[in-house]
Amino acid sequence: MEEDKVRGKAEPSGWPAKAWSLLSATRSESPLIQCITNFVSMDLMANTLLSAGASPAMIHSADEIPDFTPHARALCINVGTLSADWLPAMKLAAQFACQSCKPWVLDPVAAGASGFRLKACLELVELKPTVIRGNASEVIALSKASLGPSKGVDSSHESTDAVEAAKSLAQASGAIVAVSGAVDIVTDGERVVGAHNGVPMMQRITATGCSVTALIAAFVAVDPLHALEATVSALSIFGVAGEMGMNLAKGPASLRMHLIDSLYGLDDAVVHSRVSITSFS
Ligand SMILES: Nc1ncnc2c1ncn2[C@@H]1O[C@H](COP(=O)(O)OP(=O)(O)O)[C@@H](O)[C@H]1O
Ligand SMILES: Cc1ncsc1CCOP(=O)(O)O
Ligand SMILES: [Mg+2]
Repeated sequence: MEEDKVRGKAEPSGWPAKAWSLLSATRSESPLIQCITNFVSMDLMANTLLSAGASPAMIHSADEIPDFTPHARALCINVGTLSADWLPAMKLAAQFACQSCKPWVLDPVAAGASGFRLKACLELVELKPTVIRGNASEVIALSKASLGPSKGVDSSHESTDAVEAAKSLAQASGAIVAVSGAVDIVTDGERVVGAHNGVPMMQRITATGCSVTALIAAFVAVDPLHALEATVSALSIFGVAGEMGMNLAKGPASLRMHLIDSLYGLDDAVVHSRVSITSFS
C-alpha cells in the first residue's frame, strides 16, 4: 500500500522518490516492452531497457503482432527509418495495444523532414499514443502539421521553444507530450514539468533520444495511471545516468558504454541527490 502511495502523483518535493520507485519497479517487474524501431537504434534501445531491468523485444512483423502485442506491457513505436512497408505493422501494433489497454509511446523521428513521414506520424497520433516524445523540431512539426526547416533527425530548436507546441499537441491528441533537450519538458496540455538532468554530450551519441523514449515506455508500463510522472521520471533517470557516465567518459563512444553501466548501477542515494525535476505550471 505504501508503494502505491509513492507511485502515485508526485508532490513537488517527492520527485526523486517517485523516480526511484519507478526504476525499482522496472527492475523488480521486468516489464516486457515491444519495440518497433529504426535500424540505427535497435542495439542501444534494447541495451538501455535491459540495463534498467526491463525486457525488450524488437518484434515488428505484422504477422506476429496479433499474437505478441497483447502480451507486452507497453509498446514503443519509432519511425526513424520508416518505409511504406513498415507503416501498416506500426498501425496494427498501436491498435492491438489500445485494444489490450496497454500504453504505447510514439517517437516521431524527423517528423517534419518529408510529407510522407509527417503524414505517417499524424496517422499514428490518431491511434492514441499514451506518450509522444520527440525533440523540439519534431514536436513543433507535429503540432503544426507542417514540414520544418529540418536538420533531419537532430533538432534545430531548443526544447523551451516548443512549450506551446507541446501543450497544443497534448490537448489535441490526449497524449502526454515530452520534448527532450537541455531541459526536458513534459506536459499533459495543462501542467508543464521540466527535468534538468543530462549532459550535452548525449546529443553526440546516435539513438539516445530513441532509447529514452523506450525507457519512458518501461516506466509507463509499471505505472500506466500516472503517465506524466512516469515520463518525466524516465527522462530524469536517463539524464542522471548520462551525468554519472560522463564522469568516466572520454568522448561519445565511451559515454555510450558508461551511460549504460551507470543506468544499471544507479542506487537510491544517487537518484535522491541528482534527480532534478521542477514544475513550470
Ligand atoms: N544540451 C543538453 N544537455 C543535457 N542533456 C541533453 C542535452 N541535449 C539532449 N540531452 C539529452 O539527450 C537525450 C536525447 O535527447 P535529444 O538529443 O533531444 O533527442 P533526439 O536524439 O531524439 O534528438 C535526452 O535524454 C536529453 O535529455
Ligand atoms: C541517425 C538516424 N537516422 C534515422 S533514425 C536515426 C537515429 C536517430 O536517433 P535519435 O533520434 O535518438 O538521435
Ligand atoms: Mg530522436
